[in-house]
Amino acid sequence: MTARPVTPLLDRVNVPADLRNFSAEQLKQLADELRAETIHVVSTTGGHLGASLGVVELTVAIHAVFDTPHDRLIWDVGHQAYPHKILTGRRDRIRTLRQGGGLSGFTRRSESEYDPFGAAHSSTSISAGLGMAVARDLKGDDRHVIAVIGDGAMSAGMAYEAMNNAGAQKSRLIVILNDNDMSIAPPVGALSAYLSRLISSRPFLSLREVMAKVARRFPAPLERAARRADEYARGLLTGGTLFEELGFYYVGPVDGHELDHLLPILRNLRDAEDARPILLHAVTQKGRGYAPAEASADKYHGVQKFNVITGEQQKAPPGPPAYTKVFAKALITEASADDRIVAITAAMPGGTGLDAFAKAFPTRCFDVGIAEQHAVTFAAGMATEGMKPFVAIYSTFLQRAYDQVVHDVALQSLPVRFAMDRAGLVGADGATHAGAYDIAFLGCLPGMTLMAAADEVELTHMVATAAAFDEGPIGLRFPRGDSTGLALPERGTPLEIGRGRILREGTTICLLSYGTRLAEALLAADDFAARGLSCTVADARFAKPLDTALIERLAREHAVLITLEEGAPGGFGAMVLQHLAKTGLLDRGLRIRTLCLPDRLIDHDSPRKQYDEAGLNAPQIVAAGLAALGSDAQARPARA
Ligand SMILES: Cc1ncc(C[n+]2csc(CCOP(=O)(O)OP(=O)(O)O)c2C)c(N)n1
Ligand SMILES: CC(=O)[C@@H](O)[C@H](O)COP(=O)(O)O
Ligand SMILES: [Mg+2]
Repeated sequence: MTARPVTPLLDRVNVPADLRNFSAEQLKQLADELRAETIHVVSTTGGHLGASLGVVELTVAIHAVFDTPHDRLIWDVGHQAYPHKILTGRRDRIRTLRQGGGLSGFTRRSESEYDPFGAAHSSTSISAGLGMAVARDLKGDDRHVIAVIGDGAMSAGMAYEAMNNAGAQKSRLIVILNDNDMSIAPPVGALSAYLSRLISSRPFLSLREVMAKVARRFPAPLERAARRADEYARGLLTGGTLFEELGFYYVGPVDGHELDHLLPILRNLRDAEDARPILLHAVTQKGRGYAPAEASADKYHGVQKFNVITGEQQKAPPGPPAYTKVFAKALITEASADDRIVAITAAMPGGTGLDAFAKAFPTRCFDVGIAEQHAVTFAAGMATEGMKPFVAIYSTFLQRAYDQVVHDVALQSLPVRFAMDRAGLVGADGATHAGAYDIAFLGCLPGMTLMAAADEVELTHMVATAAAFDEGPIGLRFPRGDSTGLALPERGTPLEIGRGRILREGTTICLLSYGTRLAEALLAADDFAARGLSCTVADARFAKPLDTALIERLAREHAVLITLEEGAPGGFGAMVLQHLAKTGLLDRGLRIRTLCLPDRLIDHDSPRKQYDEAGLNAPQIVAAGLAALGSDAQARPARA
């Protein structure tokens, strides 16, 4: 591990008030120290490095100029907030970032008064900021509200809904567009091209120009009307920026790493009395100041622990492929056999494995930007024309497109395939990224077919099943992380819809698993066997339609039935319970336990520990089984 950087100025800053009397030169040095500290921290914890390095100067400038936490500072996504955390009373815990019991990798209201709005899903900052600004106006407060949003996050519909409202609301709000020309992957779409054109057509404003522009913007009241007419005329003649057309006052582009510019500009914007939203367009570089991250912004978006000198990231020992890779390979195999298969990602080509699909089928892969709602309805449109769209999406991000799933897909019974990655608990990203709810929120939709892969072979079969299935929407879910090391078939075989399978036949306890808890169920079954308790292990494969014949048989033939799933209450277990209640099978003394995620948030930690906390690892499954059997279990200890 490299030595901690020397940080004499940073050592004097516990909270932002401590830096507000620093000179401009000192603030520059502070930024350098903050950058070095951020690099060192993330080299020991892993996390979102590139975005944080890109906002070091912005972070220093904002805290120097504004009176945080009285003034509200909102970071969109919050993955770039590590320097902000270091400056806002959390430096002593910063090396616990993203680890069990440690700081969150995102902004979080419960963590600090300097985080007025929690985030992790993108493009919420302008809406939240506008809400705070309007509340301020209603209450007659005097605070400033500043929202910092990236160019990637700016591609989402929510950002436009917010600007549309803000432009009409006439509430004082400062939006800083942190434009580093990167999302996780290179940004896509017309907006990204527009921002590039905007930057190249307007070289950075010099400080003099910025100050003149800002001064022009906020003239004495009597001059205002004339000035507005003048601006309006200029806009008509030269074409205003998109942001001006939406009612924002646009300032920029400015160099987002130049404190000599940022400080006076922010002071002027702070002191402006005009009640209209302002957009400051700051051009930054992702990974700024750390050569390996500058050279490879996508690979340094999120990193493992790394060697600061070489930039080399810690590699996991060679092992089985990640589920994501297995999914991508299976989809490519299916797509080779059927040219109606297309794939869609909302700005996550690497995370969903669609980067590999795009290489194989460049014209059949669509990265729509951070636009989950559009991704789903876009897929629905394709399905109406006989294409076979796979929306490859993290379970957590599908939440944003729920009405599109309901209204545009399910109600029209369109065969859109939802490949939900990161199902279940995801580790260091914590509760905001947990794929906890999809079983419940999709399970209640009429006509939906739902599968969960128990391992990578099953995943391959489920991709084939979804490719072959044309009767309506179908979803398959699989977790983050490495698969189990099974040999994969060349190509998956479509499964019979709504049919589960039995892996072990027993007589007393039945473990009915949906998804990758199956491995823990098998371990638990070994434990039961060692206690002389005969245990059946079944893989439901489908939550919808349920394999009712199998479930009814298991209910009849066992004293205890335990369902297992990596999802929130209201999911698979609830569906099984409901079916058994309906058929009267609960009236016969069956002891049923539905083990699922608890009805509370599980914080960031290793997935193993998270599942321990959730009570979903083998020892807890055994404990649940023994407790259900009660005296019938005769408290038999496991044989060593
Ligand atoms: C709704 C939603 N979709 C996808 C993501 C995954 N994601 C996190 S950061 C990011 C890129 C954001 O790009 P930008 O806003 O430009 O910030 P940068 O990382 O470049 O600083 C994406 C796609 C997310 N957090 N939220
Ligand atoms: C901030 C964000 O939403 C993504 O960067 C996310 O952290 C990626 O998660 P994975 O590491 O599981 O791809
Ligand atoms: Mg960006």
